[in-house]
Amino acid sequence: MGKVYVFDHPLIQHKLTYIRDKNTGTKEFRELVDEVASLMAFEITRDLPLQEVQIETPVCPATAKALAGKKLGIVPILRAGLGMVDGILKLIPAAKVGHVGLYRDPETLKPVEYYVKLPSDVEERDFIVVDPMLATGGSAVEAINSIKKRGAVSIKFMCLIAAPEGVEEIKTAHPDVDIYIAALDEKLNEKGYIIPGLGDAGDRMFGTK
Ligand SMILES: O=P(O)(O)OC[C@H]1O[C@H](OP(=O)(O)OP(=O)(O)O)[C@H](O)[C@@H]1O
Ligand SMILES: O=c1cc[nH]c(=O)[nH]1
Ligand SMILES: [Mg+2]
Repeated sequence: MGKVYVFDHPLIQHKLTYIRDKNTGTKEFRELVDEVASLMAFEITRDLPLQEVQIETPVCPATAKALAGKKLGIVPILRAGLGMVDGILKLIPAAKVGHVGLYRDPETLKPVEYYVKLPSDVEERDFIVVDPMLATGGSAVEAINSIKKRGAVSIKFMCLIAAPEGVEEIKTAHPDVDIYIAALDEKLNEKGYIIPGLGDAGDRMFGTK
């Protein structure tokens, strides 16, 4: 069964409070999402393998540690997931970036796929699928289906805010996928919005409301 990690780091929680606040404008919202994505990437990459390398410091030869060159892929779910990509790339610049375009139909709340583009060596990469919001879980489950169908075998899912319903949906559909969350909220409302949540992440990020 996939594990669920909820990050309780004070910096993440502090920044998330300002992301949630309805008085936070588009520019600041984007900057804060970028910063939280970096902080989460720091935690999520904790298990990256290291190897020993030989270097010379100004004082003497030394054996030191370097990343063992694992192939990583970041897959934002468009649109809102895009806001998390740069923050992750700041820490792992060699990662490749795929895209899955999905929107949630406002009536049925079911995901509608409109775009998929992944790195060519899908089978060899460890993927992190990113989206600020995990609500009903329909979009995340569909995005993971989509990249598995194209050959991905190692997948993590990372979001800022999750509803318990969405977490259960991923655990049921994709028990092999670990889930990384900045905050686990209370519930969904009748329109499928996370309570207390932050509203519509895509609209707040791109100023489309
Ligand atoms: O868990 P779910 O119930 O599927 O809802 C979550 C999805 O809804 C939002 O996207 P939205 O459909 O608003 O698209 P956007 O990013 O283009 O705004 C959000 O960014 C997730 O992708
Ligand atoms: O609360 C929610 C639920 C789905 N999508 C969002 O952007 N926000
Ligand atoms: Mg949206």
